[in-house]
Amino acid sequence: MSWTQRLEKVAEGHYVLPKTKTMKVDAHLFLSDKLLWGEGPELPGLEEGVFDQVVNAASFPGVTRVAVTPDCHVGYGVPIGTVVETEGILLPTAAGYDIGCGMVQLKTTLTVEDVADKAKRRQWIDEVTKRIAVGVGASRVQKQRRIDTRTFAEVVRHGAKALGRGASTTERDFIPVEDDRVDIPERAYEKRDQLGSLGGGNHFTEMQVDEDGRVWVMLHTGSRGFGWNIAKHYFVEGAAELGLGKRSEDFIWLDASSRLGREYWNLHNMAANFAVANRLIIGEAVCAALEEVFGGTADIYYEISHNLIQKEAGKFVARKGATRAFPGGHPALRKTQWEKTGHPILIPGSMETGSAILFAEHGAEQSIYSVNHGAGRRLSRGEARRVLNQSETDRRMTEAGILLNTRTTPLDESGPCYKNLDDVLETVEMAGLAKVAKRLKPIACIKGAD
Ligand SMILES: Nc1nc2c(ncn2[C@@H]2O[C@H](COP(=O)(O)OP(=O)(O)OP(=O)(O)O)[C@@H](O)[C@H]2O)c(=O)[nH]1
Ligand SMILES: [Mn+2]
Ligand SMILES: [Mn+2]
Repeated sequence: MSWTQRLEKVAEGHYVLPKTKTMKVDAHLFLSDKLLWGEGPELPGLEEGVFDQVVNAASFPGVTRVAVTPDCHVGYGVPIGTVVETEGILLPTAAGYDIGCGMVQLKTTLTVEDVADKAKRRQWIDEVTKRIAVGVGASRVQKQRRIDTRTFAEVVRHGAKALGRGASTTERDFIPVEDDRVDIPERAYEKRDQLGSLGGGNHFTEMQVDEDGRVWVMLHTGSRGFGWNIAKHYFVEGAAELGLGKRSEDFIWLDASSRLGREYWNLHNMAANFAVANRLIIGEAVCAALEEVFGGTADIYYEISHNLIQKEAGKFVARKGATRAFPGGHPALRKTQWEKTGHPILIPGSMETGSAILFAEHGAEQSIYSVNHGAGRRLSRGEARRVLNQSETDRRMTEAGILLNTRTTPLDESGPCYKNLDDVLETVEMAGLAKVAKRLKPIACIKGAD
């Protein structure tokens, strides 16, 4: 029997894959019929490979719940868009390589009229790229902020608050590193200069406008080579401990109370602190550029990661390409400004089609308080370069008034590479997980693509 035949629809937007012999629990998949079965050539339906990986996610020791969000697609080990709750077990594969990757949303004082001049938007792009490094291997240009080794150690061990801000700007200025004496693997430490750099791929800094004409800036980046090398170290060490061979990332689990487990947990949290600090430093550069070019300022509206393991209600919750979604009244939000409304959920769509801000509903409990982290990739990078037309794509971007830092539009990051955000958000609303509060249109995007 194929996977799709085993699926049971329990509600609109909610399917269950019942547990098999190897699975510890049923898996809950939040998908509309359209996303699951597909609709025409534009939307091919869920790849078969996702199901094998969902089974893998549910088969690790210590798993107590598994949820899959509507932007899911094949990753390694577990699908991107998976949430795994465990008891006493850490799953490096469910945090992935870019530990702490995530979003910052900056709310500016500017309106769409203030940024209407294309030449000025172009100048803003130049001012940002002068201040931060962009691209895969790039390290920070030490113009914006010099970070000495002592500050670096403080930041990763004791949180982004060590950057010297007054009041807390994010709920995670500090991600607890329980044992800060644990050694940082050499290869990770060598990448410390990447703090304050955007990175490659689909990491970006994007100027956006909402329905009311307010200007926002959305950033997406993670822990760069620092986090990557920490993840890699534990994939190798964990594989050796479990006696696994090549391609073993997919199957690694660590007992949280073992030596390796404790080390990984602390270093994972250091990588998460790096990622938060990285976003805050880039945020500063964005603000300085806004001030210089437009005479406006911005504040951090919200910061949230989508590749992270966090302790929630005594369990470990690993989100791999999934965003935490606590609704109003959730105990974790007590005494914060989001206590009544729930915290904002930042969902990038694409540099062409737009993004969204959501707030969770009480139904999010069913998805382990999580929703998707984007629209989700639809075309692989290679396929995108093969099937999409460069001049046609460039023409669409120019017509839409979206400026880029690159000479031509990176085809593998253009709108058609991603699923339609509307389809994904419709599923989230249909399943009662969250509601869309704002839609954002891009007007300038600095992309890490090399
Ligand atoms: N607004 C905006 N959104 C983007 C851009 N590039 C990508 N996105 C969205 O950001 C989401 C999250 O990106 P990642 O965290 O890198 O996703 P990922 O699933 O790990 O990586 P891929 O497999 O390459 O999609 C994607 O699913 C897209 O919907 C961009 O330039 N602007
Ligand atoms: Mn990333
Ligand atoms: Mn990401």
